[in-house]
Amino acid sequence: MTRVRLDAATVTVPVDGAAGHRTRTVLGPVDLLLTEARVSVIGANGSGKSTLLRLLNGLVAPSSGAVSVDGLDTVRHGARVRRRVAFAFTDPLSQLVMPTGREDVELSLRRLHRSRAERRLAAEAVLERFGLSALADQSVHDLSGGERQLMALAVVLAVEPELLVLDEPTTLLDRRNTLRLRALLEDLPQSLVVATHDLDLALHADRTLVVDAGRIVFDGPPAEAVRHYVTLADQP
Ligand SMILES: Nc1ncnc2c1ncn2[C@@H]1O[C@H](COP(=O)(O)OP(=O)(O)OP(=O)(O)O)[C@@H](O)[C@H]1O
Repeated sequence: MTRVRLDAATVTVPVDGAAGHRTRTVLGPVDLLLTEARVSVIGANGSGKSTLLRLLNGLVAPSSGAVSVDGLDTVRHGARVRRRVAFAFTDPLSQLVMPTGREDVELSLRRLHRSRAERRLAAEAVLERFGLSALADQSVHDLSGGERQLMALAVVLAVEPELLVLDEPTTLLDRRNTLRLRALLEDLPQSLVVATHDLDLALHADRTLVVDAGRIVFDGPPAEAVRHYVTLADQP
């Protein structure tokens, strides 16, 4: 399993319009060691979940402290970390860069398969696994939101990363596709970190982190974490 480590990792951002160089801490400091196969992250809007996730593959660099994946520092070894850690954005159009899903999946398979024929076969297998073959040659802009979200996940999963970081993967999915995605994630051999507002999905984990105002306020069994979050969220 992948070993993710955060040492006093803090993320600060500039405060807009402020005179001088004022900053706001949006996450941390966070100390964390993740070795479980399935980790879910829950918390209110703006609590810092995406920021935490983005630290894991170096999309965001810690302003202080350090983050490493299997001993590789996400800043110093960014490219190597990103080959291990795939990131799926909430907005699928941040992921889909080619005109069609098939081209996107083939593009992401370029490093794994040198030959075009192999790439085509591998892409078709991935698309079939997601039930997306029939939509693969349609413009990604003509897909429904949910279809696009599934397509973006297919693109990310195609390369079989060691750690998969998913930022709210079910926001656009209907119940059927949510259940399908959940089953698919359960069967994956890779380690998974998922931020979600879908508390059922959050329960399908070995460990759950609750983030509140940039801090991890609970870290433990999913059912307890969900209870903790619900209590927090219900407070006036
Ligand atoms: N680059 C940035 N510049 C300014 N503010 C930022 C930046 N990145 C994050 N923030 C702020 O940090 C806070 C945490 O954002 P983050 O996206 O991590 O929240 P979240 O828990 O994922 O929220 P949501 O559930 O709404 O997606 C927010 O207040 C956000 O506006």
